[in-house]
Amino acid sequence: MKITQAFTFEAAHRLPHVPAAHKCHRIHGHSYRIELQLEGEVDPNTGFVVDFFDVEKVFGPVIEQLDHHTLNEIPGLENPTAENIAVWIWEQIKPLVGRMRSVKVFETPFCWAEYDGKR
Ligand SMILES: Nc1nc2c(c(=O)[nH]1)N=C([C@H](O)[C@H](O)COP(=O)(O)OP(=O)(O)OP(=O)(O)O)CN2
Ligand SMILES: [Zn+2]
Repeated sequence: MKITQAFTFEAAHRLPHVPAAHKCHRIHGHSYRIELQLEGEVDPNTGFVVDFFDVEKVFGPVIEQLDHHTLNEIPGLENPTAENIAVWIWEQIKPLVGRMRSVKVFETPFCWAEYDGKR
């Protein structure tokens, strides 16, 4: 069984490795959406794969590090592409990794990166 929990945050960033003429070289903001997908057996007693509240307990402090921050200033996110944010989040949520299947990072409703632990 797979379950997915979504989170949102607002943040600024710039992409330092694109050409200076690329618009994303300049600082700008996104309303990011994160989707965490977990997989496992349904506990016959609780009816849960993982309690969404427990996911929130692990992921809440991670979102706090990102929300209303300039992502480039966060160690490990000096080049904050959607791809790199997805890997960074994966590495932050080690307590859930046994059940984690993928992290999706949406920069817009139409553009996202998905990481499943494999490059
Ligand atoms: N593979 C990737 N390509 C790009 C990334 C990325 O993370 N991975 N990021 C960007 C920029 O962050 C850019 O801000 C993305 O915004 P964009 O898709 O252009 O969204 P807009 O809302 O600005 O789109 P408009 O069409 O201009 O409204 C670029 N590429
Ligand atoms: Zn951007």
